[in-house]
Amino acid sequence: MDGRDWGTFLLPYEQAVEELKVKFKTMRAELKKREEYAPIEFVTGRVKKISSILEKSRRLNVALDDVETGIEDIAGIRIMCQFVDDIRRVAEYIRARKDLTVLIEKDYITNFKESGYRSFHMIIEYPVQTALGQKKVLAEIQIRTLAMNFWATIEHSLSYKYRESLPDDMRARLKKTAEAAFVLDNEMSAIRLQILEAQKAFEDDSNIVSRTLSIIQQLYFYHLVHEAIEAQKRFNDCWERHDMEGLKVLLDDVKQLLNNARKGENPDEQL
Ligand SMILES: Nc1nc2c(ncn2[C@@H]2O[C@H](COP(=O)(O)OP(=O)(O)OP(=O)(O)O)[C@@H](O)[C@H]2O)c(=O)[nH]1
Ligand SMILES: Nc1ncnc2c1ncn2[C@@H]1O[C@H](COP(=O)(O)OP(=O)(O)OP(=O)(O)O)[C@@H](O)[C@H]1O
Repeated sequence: MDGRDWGTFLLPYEQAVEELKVKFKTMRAELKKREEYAPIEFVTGRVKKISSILEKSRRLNVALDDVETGIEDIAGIRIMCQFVDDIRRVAEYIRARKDLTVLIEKDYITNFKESGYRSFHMIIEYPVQTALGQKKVLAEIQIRTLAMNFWATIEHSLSYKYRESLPDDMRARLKKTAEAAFVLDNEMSAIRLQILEAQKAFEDDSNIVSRTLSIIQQLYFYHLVHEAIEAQKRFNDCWERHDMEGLKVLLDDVKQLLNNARKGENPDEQL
């Protein structure tokens, strides 16, 4: 092993992972606001452990001086999606970005691996601004569905435990579970519209609840104490009866009350 200072060597990779995680989480939040649906469910990232870099460099026959170019996943990001179609959309968004360059794409969804592994990979070049200037690092972005992730996580643990000696029957059973995950993804895609509608209805309902409660609070600031107490009673009543239609009417009523209270004070602040 060489005498390199691994802590310093890994610094730009750590920075790249932190920045990319923030960027993809922000992309999720932005798309959710703009389009009400984000193709990204959640994002994780990690810097490869030194032991894993050493093991991979030996396996791939990469000299330690060449790990920066010879090992593409020292910085790794993983983006989880609900549906297979979302993966293509996320890949499109990544290709369009100006803050990174996509070098290689590996489509293990169309061409899944012998193990049963499915995911879409992108190897990117990402410029990190360090105290010593700009440094471009390679990073791997794995994009997969929740089902693909579930399978790969379990399979990774088993492969790590058994290494080359994973018993044949276990290997065969894992392949079968990969097929089950594939069927699950297809089934979910088939009822995608219904799932999205249900998720939207849930979000709409929770927005109505939070907006109503927030406006009731604001009524107190305008000394509409009696109205606020009445509205709270109506809220409790609707909530007990799971009456979303009643809550929508209540929201309109409290908005009206607040608008009236604000009238004259600041006409721009009408709800
Ligand atoms: N769980 C699981 N993960 C896999 C499998 N194949 C690839 N991966 C993941 O995908 C990454 C990149 O795989 P490849 O595209 O094959 O890259 P590679 O550098 O040519 O080969 P690896 O030695 O597998 O890293 C791996 O580091 C794993 O995180 C698999 O069969 N099972
Ligand atoms: N791109 C990635 N983004 C987020 N997590 C990852 C990524 N790649 C691997 N991981 C996770 O990091 C942990 C350590 O994996 P490690 O880097 O040692 O192996 P690997 O990438 O799966 O395989 P290999 O050594 O063959 O590249 C595992 O939990 C793995 O699932």
